[in-house]
Amino acid sequence: MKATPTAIPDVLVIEPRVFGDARGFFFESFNQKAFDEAVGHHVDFVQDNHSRSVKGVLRGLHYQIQQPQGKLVRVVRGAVLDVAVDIRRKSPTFGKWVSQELSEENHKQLWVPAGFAHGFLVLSESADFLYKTTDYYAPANERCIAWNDPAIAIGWPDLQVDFMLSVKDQTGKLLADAEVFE
Ligand SMILES: Cc1cn([C@H]2C[C@H](O)[C@@H](COP(=O)(O)OP(=O)(O)O[C@H]3O[C@H](C)C(=O)[C@H](O)[C@H]3O)O2)c(=O)[nH]c1=O
Repeated sequence: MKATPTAIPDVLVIEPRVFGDARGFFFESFNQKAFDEAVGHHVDFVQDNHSRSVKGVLRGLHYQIQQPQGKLVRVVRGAVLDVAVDIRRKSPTFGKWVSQELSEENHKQLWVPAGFAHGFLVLSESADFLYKTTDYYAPANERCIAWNDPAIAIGWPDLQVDFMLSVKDQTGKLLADAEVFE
């Protein structure tokens, strides 16, 4: 497994070692020891999630202000552009974003620690998105930042289709008005 820091160093791109043969492939999608070594400390995950979305679906930008969740995300069918936004007020990269294409082809994963807003846009006709979280779902603590906040200016690609967002995601707050991590 290879871990590569992104432009926001706490956000890591994780690339598993893939063993291919005439039957297909095998790779360890998660190894606690290797992951802890990559992150530099032990990380416990308590929940696995799986969502399926059609092309043009944008889910995000989400975080839990209490019980913040670290997320280890990957795509097993299709492709998404995954985005993490640093919303730790004291961070030198506060308000900055990083993105990574995750796909069934590249097997890449993104480690998004607590302290970030997270979202993704589906690039393929459909995408199955799987992720582990370090704390449990707590809807009362869920917050949403506007995917199109000009102050963040995420470079979402033009898919030539309208983006499809939940009502919640259509009404995300601007970062300037949002609760962030102190
Ligand atoms: C997140 C979550 C949702 N749900 C239920 C609540 C709703 O009835 C239904 C759909 O929830 P929602 O529309 O919030 O799902 P997403 O838009 O995929 O939310 C996720 O989107 C972005 C990508 C994130 O980073 C978060 O993990 C999460 O907020 O699943 C649960 O029962 N448990 C959960 O952990």
